[in-house]
Amino acid sequence: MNGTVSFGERLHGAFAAWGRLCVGIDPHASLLDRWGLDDSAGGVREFGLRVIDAAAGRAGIVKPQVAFFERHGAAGYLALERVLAEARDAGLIVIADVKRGDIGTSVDAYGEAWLRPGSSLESDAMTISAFQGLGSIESVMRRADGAGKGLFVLAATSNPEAAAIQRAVLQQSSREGDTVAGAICAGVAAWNAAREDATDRPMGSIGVVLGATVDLGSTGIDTSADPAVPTLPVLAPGFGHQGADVRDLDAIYGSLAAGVIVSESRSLLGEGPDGLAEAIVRRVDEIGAARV
Ligand SMILES: O=C(O)c1cc(=O)[nH]c(=O)n1[C@@H]1O[C@H](COP(=O)(O)O)[C@@H](O)[C@H]1O
Repeated sequence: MNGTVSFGERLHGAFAAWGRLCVGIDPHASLLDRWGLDDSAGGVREFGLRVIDAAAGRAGIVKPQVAFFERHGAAGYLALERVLAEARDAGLIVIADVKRGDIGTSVDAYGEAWLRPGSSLESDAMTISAFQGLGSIESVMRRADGAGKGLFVLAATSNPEAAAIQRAVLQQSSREGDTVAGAICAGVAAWNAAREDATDRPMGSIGVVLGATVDLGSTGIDTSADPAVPTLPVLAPGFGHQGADVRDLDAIYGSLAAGVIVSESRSLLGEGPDGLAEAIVRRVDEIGAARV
């Protein structure tokens, strides 16, 4: 690691300091309207900056949903660059929700865009798709480890349409018989475990996305198995607006609970600019109280 603090260590520190809430930055058109902002590049920038103001010092992690900025083309990207930089300057861990995936050489260029120190889009971690094979994202996993960055690999996503593909069973693989979701989780945990000093690390730097709305057992993910070493980070959308309740966190994630990041967007953002800070504090407390 050349002395670089790993993403997993930083995430672990953020959990200890701020709890495990991740505040989504999702400037939906309806929310912009409600916040009194234009649906324009200027509007999404202002929205993002206000969320950062409310989150800084109250939560440790934010997740800008890049799609809502991308709607405004190049100007939207400029707005996003400012939001990413301000969030990182405020000491927040920034997960760019980009969900990129492709053949290895192309996906590595995505990694360069979002994870290279000094890039105008530099973030602390990004969401990524391995549905072209875990091998297709290997160079980005290596890039993330080398730069103190993180990844969240889609495994069992919160949307109901995903179930058929993500529960499909692998053939012609060393993980033959595993589901797609199960193989991704196992592959990512194995990657973290194979890093140098892995057993001394509190948390891995490569994580998975497991929606809180999903019955994980039916996806082939064993939530009663011994916890991975190091702890597997789990980005967990689906709480709040999509229906899952943070009080059920341990019941949903079982032995994976230690790595869970509770990610909520509309349920918090819907409180409006004046109520957001208070809503964040309340949710951080609720999550803390829910954990055993
Ligand atoms: O990667 C994600 O964050 C993600 C994965 C997933 O399985 N489901 C999911 O909803 N998300 C994202 O999480 C956010 C959920 O927003 P709310 O439903 O408003 O809390 C959106 O930005 C989604 O794009």
